Amino acid sequence: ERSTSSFSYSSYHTLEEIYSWIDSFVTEHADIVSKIQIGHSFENRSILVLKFSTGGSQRPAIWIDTGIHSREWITHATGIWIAKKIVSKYSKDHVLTNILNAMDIFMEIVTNPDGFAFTHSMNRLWRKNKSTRPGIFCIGVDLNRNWKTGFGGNGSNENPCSETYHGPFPQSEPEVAAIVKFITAHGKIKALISIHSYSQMLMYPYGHTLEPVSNQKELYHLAKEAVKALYEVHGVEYIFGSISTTLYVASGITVDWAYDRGIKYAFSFELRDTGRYGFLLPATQIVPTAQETWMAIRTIMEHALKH
Ligand SMILES: O=C(O)[C@H](Cc1ccccc1)CC(O)(O)C[N+](=O)[O-]
Ligand SMILES: [Zn+2]
Repeated sequence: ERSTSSFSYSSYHTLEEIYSWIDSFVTEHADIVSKIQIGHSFENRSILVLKFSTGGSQRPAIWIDTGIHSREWITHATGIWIAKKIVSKYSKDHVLTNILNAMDIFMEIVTNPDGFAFTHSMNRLWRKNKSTRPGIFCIGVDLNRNWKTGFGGNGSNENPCSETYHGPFPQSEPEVAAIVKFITAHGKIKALISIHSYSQMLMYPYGHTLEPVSNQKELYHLAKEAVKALYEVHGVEYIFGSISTTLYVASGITVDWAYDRGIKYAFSFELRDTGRYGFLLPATQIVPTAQETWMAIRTIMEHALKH
């Protein structure tokens, strides 16, 4: 449909509804948003990225991805709400206006389209992608274990039937390879934010080792500031720190690869809640979750703009 006015930002949606919304959204806000296809999934679905830009060419940029784990529906819904927030607040919110006058924002809302379709059709709690290989009798690779940095290390699994199966080799999965290709070709991504649920955490590299990153103090203080901005919206408390020390050791993850590519502001969110509903977070919490998450993301983007 041409207009997004009939789209409910406080409901969960199917893959088709989200892709249709993307087309309407880009049509409606063509002055600031465009759609880029960065590749195809294993089952041949388009992999789409929204580009928010107010001009210039090859500006430094921010990367945000949601839905890399398909069951984490609150993350796609939060991405959609934030996309709408960006177009409605540009030239009104001075921090956002400063960000968009100097940088572009890239947002990949359905990072695992095959898995997402499967959570609607067959298995609501599916996590991985849907790739298959000859002689392997379990489906899917964990797209948050398929990246090059630390690939195959502790906190990932070589068993194809495992929920944290890392795949046969780094970037073996088209959904990961497409992002690697895009970010590498762009070359000026200053911050990367990869959004998961649930646990209410804001984390930064490394996941594959307990070693601190070189700018650990800066990331700690930025995470603290972002979590404070989040808390001030609805009083929700997040914990923060490096992935390996705050949650667990995990190898071959998005943010470790981004950090080692020179993206010094690489973060992963674990959105609401802390386990009462888990992945089945009620739709009534979509807007409150998105509102508070936006304030944390805005804090991180502002820091990237200034440093
Ligand atoms: O194990 C994962 O990939 C995330 C935790 C995480 C998130 C970012 C980087 C490294 C690990 C947990 C989750 O969001 O997938 C929830 N879960 O375990 O299903
Ligand atoms: Zn996840």
